[in-house]
Amino acid sequence: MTGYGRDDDALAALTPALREGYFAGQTVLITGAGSGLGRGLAHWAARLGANVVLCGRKVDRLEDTAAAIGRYNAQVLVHPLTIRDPEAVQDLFSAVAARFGCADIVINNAGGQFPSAAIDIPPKGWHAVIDTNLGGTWHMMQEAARRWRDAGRGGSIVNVVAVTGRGMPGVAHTAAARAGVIALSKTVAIEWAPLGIRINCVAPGLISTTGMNVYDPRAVRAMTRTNVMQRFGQIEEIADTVCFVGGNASQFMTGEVVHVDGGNQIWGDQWTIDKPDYFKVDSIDD
Ligand SMILES: CCC/C=C/C(=O)SCCNC(=O)CCNC(=O)[C@H](O)C(C)(C)COP(=O)([O-])OP(=O)([O-])OC[C@H]1O[C@@H](n2cnc3c(N)ncnc32)[C@H](O)[C@@H]1OP(=O)([O-])[O-]
Ligand SMILES: NC(=O)C1=CN([C@@H]2O[C@H](COP(=O)(O)OP(=O)(O)OC[C@H]3O[C@@H](n4cnc5c(N)ncnc54)[C@H](OP(=O)(O)O)[C@@H]3O)[C@@H](O)[C@H]2O)C=CC1
Repeated sequence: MTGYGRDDDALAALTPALREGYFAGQTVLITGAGSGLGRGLAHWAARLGANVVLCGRKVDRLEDTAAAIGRYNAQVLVHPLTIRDPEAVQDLFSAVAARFGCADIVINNAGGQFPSAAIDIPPKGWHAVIDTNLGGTWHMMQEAARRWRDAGRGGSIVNVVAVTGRGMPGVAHTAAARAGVIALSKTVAIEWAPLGIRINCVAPGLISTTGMNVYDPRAVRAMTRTNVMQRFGQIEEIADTVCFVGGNASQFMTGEVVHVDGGNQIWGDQWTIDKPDYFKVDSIDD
């Protein structure tokens, strides 16, 4: 554990921007809920009145999140799975149906990558990142939509992606996967509109979470200088946006990508590995 991110007491001391009871009577499913943004989202959903479904691979971390949000008296279901397994995803939605009925809001937050020059990414690593971020998110989206269709009702999906518009040097696999999720979300926002299903994406810039531990500390320090606000974003800044976009406050919004990135999509480069000399301004000859 480093200084990145917020612990449960720090999250509990903050106040969501949305009104109390915003999610009352609704079930919010969050993947990657054992850590980082997902854990922050679990706090936010519980505080806003939702029944909360916590998913991820490591059950101990999910149980820990469940214990932490116990302070808000929410109804909580812990369900470990890998989103890469479509049958496990079907079982998840069956477990949710048995406990709460249909989920109302599905937040696809689980994901990740490792920093590597694109030219060096091994095939297994490429597949791991694509299968998790694109394939896993798709399994979740499709199963949610099928359940809503079969129940004759709509729902809302929020996909947590990344700022892909100007490329992501050092994480080409995730850039490809997240751009895929964005294109997929826009496509099914059209196809599934008749079913009453909304799909939106939230693209975080660099956010202080324990997920930052996979990056070289020098690269992480440099990351704080890659947006016009010259700082990391914080978990609560993403949680407020995801809850806004997932819930009824945004009911006329679909197929949207909301960037919460301190302006990184318009300014600042975002190397997750050492920036080659070629790109360093001070390497330009007079
Ligand atoms: C970018 C800026 C914005 C975003 C910030 C964030 O998202 S922050 C927060 C985001 N949070 C995170 O990013 C969470 C941390 N990331 C992860 O957990 C993984 O990157 C993951 C997403 C691939 C996990 O999928 P998994 O459990 O299925 O994977 P696995 O462990 O079984 O590995 C499969 C294969 O991948 C390869 N490979 C893996 N690591 C490295 C490496 N360091 N080096 C080189 N290669 C690596 C290797 O080929 C390995 O196979 P091997 O050689 O072992 O047989
Ligand atoms: N922090 C940042 O700056 C940014 C983050 N993001 C994205 O936001 C999301 C959350 O990131 P953050 O909280 O920072 O990082 P974390 O690493 O803390 O969170 C990733 C979560 O995904 C879960 N997960 C990974 N693989 C799977 C899988 N196959 N099935 C189910 N769950 C899985 C992990 O849990 P477990 O290991 O238990 O399965 C973990 O809880 C990620 O998708 C990340 O890439 C995007 C842009 C910037």
